[in-house]
Amino acid sequence: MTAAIAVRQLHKHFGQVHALRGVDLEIQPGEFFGLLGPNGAGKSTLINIIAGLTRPDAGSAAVLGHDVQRDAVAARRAIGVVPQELVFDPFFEVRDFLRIQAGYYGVARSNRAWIDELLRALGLADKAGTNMRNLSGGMKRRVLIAQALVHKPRVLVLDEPTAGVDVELRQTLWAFAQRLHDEGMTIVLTTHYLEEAEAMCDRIAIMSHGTVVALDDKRSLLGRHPWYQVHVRLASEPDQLPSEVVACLVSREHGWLVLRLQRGGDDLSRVLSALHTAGLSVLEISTREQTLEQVFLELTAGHHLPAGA
Ligand SMILES: Nc1ncnc2c1ncn2[C@@H]1O[C@H](COP(=O)(O)OP(=O)(O)OP(=O)(O)O)[C@@H](O)[C@H]1O
Repeated sequence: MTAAIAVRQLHKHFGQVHALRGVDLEIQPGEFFGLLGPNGAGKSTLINIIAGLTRPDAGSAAVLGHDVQRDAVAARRAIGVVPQELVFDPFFEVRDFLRIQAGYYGVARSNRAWIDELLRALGLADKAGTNMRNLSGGMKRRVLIAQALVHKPRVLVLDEPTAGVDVELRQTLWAFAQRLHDEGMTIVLTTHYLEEAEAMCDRIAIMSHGTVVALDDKRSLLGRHPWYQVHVRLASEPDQLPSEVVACLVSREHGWLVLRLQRGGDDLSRVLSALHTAGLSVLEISTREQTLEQVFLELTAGHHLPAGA
């Protein structure tokens, strides 16, 4: 099967900055794929190369078998990219803007019904005759999503599509992305909102300092972590905790002890019997599976998430 996206040994420098250091990645048709990484990891550079907007220094990238440099027109037809930045031409009305975009791909006439469907699905129907410069930021973002889809690409890349957008647009976007995915479209999502990647993506790559540091399906990535958390509530606030408990204590939160225990070991029974021996009775106990955020932070240690993400 031809990969939706195949990237081999990509390198890219910007002056002294080695932004991509030999990236290899293969995304299969129909996947909902998450590309994560802290600021500056190289995600946008990788996407720009795949979209044919930036030339790599070395290596290759192909979309559905079309090399982005040697077979650029076919590669561009196969992919739609929703960029991070709100870049648009302010002089057109929304529907005309989308028709002109479709014209660049030579599909202006045949795609009129599809453009109307995009306007409806993205909540833009009543803005079709509005001039682009008079739209709110959220509405402009919707138009950029429609723009990426005017030529019905088989691969859609969403580069931080929900950064700074309101809840309504997020929901519209996720419902629409899910529908496109159900219809067979390959979707690549970059996001700083790890809960979004956890909810939407089947497979996830984590980038750090220009390389892919983890690439796995979501379940394996979450299960890979050897630790899990247990929250324990005691009947009374103790003066002193047994040393077995102190050894795995992460924090104390509103009367709960937060403990970090090793998966598959006997940590939990040792903690419980130490509490029992010390005469401390346990009122409640709950376990927390670890989140993608914890895996992410561990894999990109020293390279942090932006504030607020
Ligand atoms: N046009 C450019 N000129 C110079 N340096 C650049 C350029 N584009 C990217 N870089 C540098 O390359 C590195 C990777 O940047 P890139 O934008 O690909 O990261 P990112 O993972 O997309 O980050 P973010 O999450 O902030 O979007 C960074 O050090 C960045 O400063």
